[in-house]
Amino acid sequence: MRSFLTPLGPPVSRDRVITTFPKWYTPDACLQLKEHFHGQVSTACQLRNTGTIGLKISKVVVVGDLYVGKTSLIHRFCKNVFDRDYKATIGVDFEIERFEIAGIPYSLQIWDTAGQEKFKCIASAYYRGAQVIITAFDLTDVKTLDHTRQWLEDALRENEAGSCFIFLVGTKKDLLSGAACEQAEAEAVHLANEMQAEYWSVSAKTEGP
Ligand SMILES: Nc1nc2c(ncn2[C@@H]2O[C@H](COP(=O)(O)OP(=O)(O)OP(=O)(O)O)[C@@H](O)[C@H]2O)c(=O)[nH]1
Repeated sequence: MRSFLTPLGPPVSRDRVITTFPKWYTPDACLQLKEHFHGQVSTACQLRNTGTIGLKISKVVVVGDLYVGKTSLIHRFCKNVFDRDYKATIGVDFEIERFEIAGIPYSLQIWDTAGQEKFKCIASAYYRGAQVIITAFDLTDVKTLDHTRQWLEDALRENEAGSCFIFLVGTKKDLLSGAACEQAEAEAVHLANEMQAEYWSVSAKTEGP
């Protein structure tokens, strides 16, 4: 992952301080314990004095058809709010979400791109340098799933091969249940395997995945 240094801001909020990991993470998986982790940062973390060292930042771009719920997803994640009114994204927008992981300051720079065709050339100018690509589709609208192939291809074209983590995210899960939901998720999982993406079904309207 690429990173660059920026000054630290105010303390991160409590729910963004991650000190324990799910069981599949072992201490060995913590970057600051690895030899190639920058010596200055390791030392600063041991001293709990990261103020002058800076932050690790990863760029996330969220792409997908108009109206699938990209902005809603980001607003739920960053602000824990949901707005039922549709306001089209004009070009791009972004949020910074700050974390502390095992004592290391870390930020996600999340780029919300417009799904409308007329803004595509503006939005695509921001694909470059992404470490994470989230391709979103509406679980209730199968053609938006078909279009994720093209969105991903466009985003990958601007980035080095193999340099991005890829997620496929089905939105508006609250609007679907039973067999229809299972069918949509099965198709999505199939495509996610093809894309080598991790799949998630989510609702921005209800809290939690
Ligand atoms: N029921 C429900 N509605 C949702 C959900 N997510 C988004 N919506 C609604 O879907 C509409 C479109 O959501 P947006 O987040 O603006 O969609 P977008 O993909 O950012 O759209 P563009 O900016 O045009 O690309 C809005 O009216 C949202 O309220 C969800 O999880 N459940």
